[in-house]
Amino acid sequence: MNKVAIVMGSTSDWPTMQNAAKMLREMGVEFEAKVVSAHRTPDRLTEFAVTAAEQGFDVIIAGAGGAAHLPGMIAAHTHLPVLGCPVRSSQLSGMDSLLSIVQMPKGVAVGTLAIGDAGAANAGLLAAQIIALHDDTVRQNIINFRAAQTEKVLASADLELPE
Ligand SMILES: Nc1c(C(=O)O)ncn1[C@@H]1O[C@H](COP(=O)(O)O)[C@@H](O)[C@H]1O
Repeated sequence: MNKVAIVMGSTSDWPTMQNAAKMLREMGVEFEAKVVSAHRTPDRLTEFAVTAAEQGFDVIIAGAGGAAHLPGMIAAHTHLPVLGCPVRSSQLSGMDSLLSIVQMPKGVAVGTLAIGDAGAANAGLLAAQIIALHDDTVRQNIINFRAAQTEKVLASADLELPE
């Protein structure tokens, strides 16, 4: 069974990162979620990232806020694809998180998603799309999800201006 790791710098990131977990569950992808911090638990980060492939993970979703070094440091230790989620910060609304994650040096890649809940949900979707390359059930779940989403938009009523 293919599985995805969701790691985040703090439990305070979980309300955002839950959106990735919910999307993976909807797509039928197994996942594990845990707190790993480059700053506060550097040894745990190294151990997790170095052993992630042998633990059976195929994709890593890493979310952090502020000085968000977590996704890049994980990518430095593994060949697995890393999807970075900038969590909205209290001081700079997540611009700091975004810029910390997105501007990786050439040769070490992090796929950066949008700030906040929608970005985290899309990280889950993108991870599922990677898994779907080799998993027919997940592929069909994604196709069904996208078709239902399109149907819902097409079925929405015309917009009226209130009196
Ligand atoms: N950016 C990082 C890292 C890291 O990059 O390793 N570790 C924790 N943090 C971030 O600090 C913020 C505040 O954390 P607290 O709420 O625990 O004070 C969180 O958004 C977390 O991701």
